[in-house]
Amino acid sequence: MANRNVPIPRRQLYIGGEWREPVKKNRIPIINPATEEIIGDIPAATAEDVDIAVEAARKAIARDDWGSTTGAQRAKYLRAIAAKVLEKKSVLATLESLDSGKTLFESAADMDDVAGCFEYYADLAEALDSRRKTPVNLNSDSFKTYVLREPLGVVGLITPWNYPLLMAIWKVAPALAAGCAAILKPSELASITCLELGEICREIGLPSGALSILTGLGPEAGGPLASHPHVDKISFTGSGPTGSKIMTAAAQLVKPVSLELGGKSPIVVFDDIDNLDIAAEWTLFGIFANTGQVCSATSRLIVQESIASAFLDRLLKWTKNIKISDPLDEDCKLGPVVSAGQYEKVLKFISNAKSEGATILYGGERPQHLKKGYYVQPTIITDVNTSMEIWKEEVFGPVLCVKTFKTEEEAIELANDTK
Ligand SMILES: NC(=O)c1ccc[n+]([C@@H]2O[C@H](COP(=O)([O-])OP(=O)(O)OC[C@H]3O[C@@H](n4cnc5c(N)ncnc54)[C@H](O)[C@@H]3O)[C@@H](O)[C@H]2O)c1
Ligand SMILES: NCCCC=O
Ligand code: NA
Repeated sequence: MANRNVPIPRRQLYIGGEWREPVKKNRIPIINPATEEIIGDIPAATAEDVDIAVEAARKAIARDDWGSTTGAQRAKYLRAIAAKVLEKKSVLATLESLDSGKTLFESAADMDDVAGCFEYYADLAEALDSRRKTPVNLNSDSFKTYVLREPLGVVGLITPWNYPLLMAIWKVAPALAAGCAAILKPSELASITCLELGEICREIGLPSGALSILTGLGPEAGGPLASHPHVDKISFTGSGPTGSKIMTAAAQLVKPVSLELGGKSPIVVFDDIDNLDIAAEWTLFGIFANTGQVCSATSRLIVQESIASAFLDRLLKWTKNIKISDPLDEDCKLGPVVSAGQYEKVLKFISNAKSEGATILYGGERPQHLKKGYYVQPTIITDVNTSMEIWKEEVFGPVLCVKTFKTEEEAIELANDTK
């Protein structure tokens, strides 16, 4: 049974190895999407704080205790962080669920993944040492030639709310393994566990400035990070429109960017399937896990015409049995979406689909038994055509749209019909 009373730590920005109040002293409320209640607040960084964090990061790479470390030395820090995450797993998972609405089961799995990711990059950091100076044979006695592998410098990491800590450490762990100094800007909708990562770094004695954590709003904290002249690279995960803004800001300085953006992925079910139940299970997992808030969610089901009716019957039977409840309930299978804004957005997609002539086969509304919280029923939409918004746009919620096909060629064409 989860402890619903886990206290929400009141943190400041984590800069240069210590907690630091934002220059403008502003804070942003933390909202629990299951109850709509304010459960705490996070510091709101602005350009002034970004400047301080960048300076701390530049100092870190110039200092021996970070800038001159070997991969093996950095691996020790990564492994210490992994161990702390596992030690605090239960509290971290609860905080993640309270903040984002993920089921406790999924949050706990995320924490295992977080620890595993730090271990994975610890291995790579150790392996880096022997590859650091790789000789290149030029068939010349006059020159000795090497490939030197060096950290890029200061990297800005801007991340989304759907896997708050996991998406952040997919960037933090490789950056630290490589010997960069990183500045993380998590999503303002779910930042608690990222701030707790700051506390873990403090506890294990990560050299100051190797990682700073700036919570805050996108344009106010993420914007100045993306356009900062002394940030050498930006790595971003989030929506396409924000990715485009970040790429534009970085382009002004010819700064490299990595962008991991949204999706509208297909799942294709052919009539030669052995076991319809297993296909149904994967289809539901693909769209309803994490309440559909997954970049790789299989939000378009493309099913062969001859089995469509039997397959939809199976999906319906199972969908009706999905337990929708507070994410901290032990057997909860579907929690709320992350925020009021996301809730409105998902319901609008559903009503637009209806207006465009699609059929809401199941769901489409707030579950009757839950009066509070940003809950949306698991929803299946049929009679969809390829010009409809619901076919083309990422909903990022528990909404599956369905089309049928006759031939394999047609299935492939439909599957690839996505930007
Ligand atoms: N490809 C992947 O691996 C992956 C993984 C998870 C989520 N996603 C995508 O993320 C999206 C959902 O996440 P989201 O709603 O948090 O995305 P978002 O684009 O709204 O926000 C992502 C981050 O960007 C920041 N941001 C917003 N405006 C900014 C600006 N002008 N300058 C700098 N930073 C800014 C936000 O504060 C947040 O930290 C979905 O589209 C989803 O598919 C992709
Ligand atoms: N399992 C993590 C998937 C990341 C995309 O949203
Ligand atoms: Na929240």
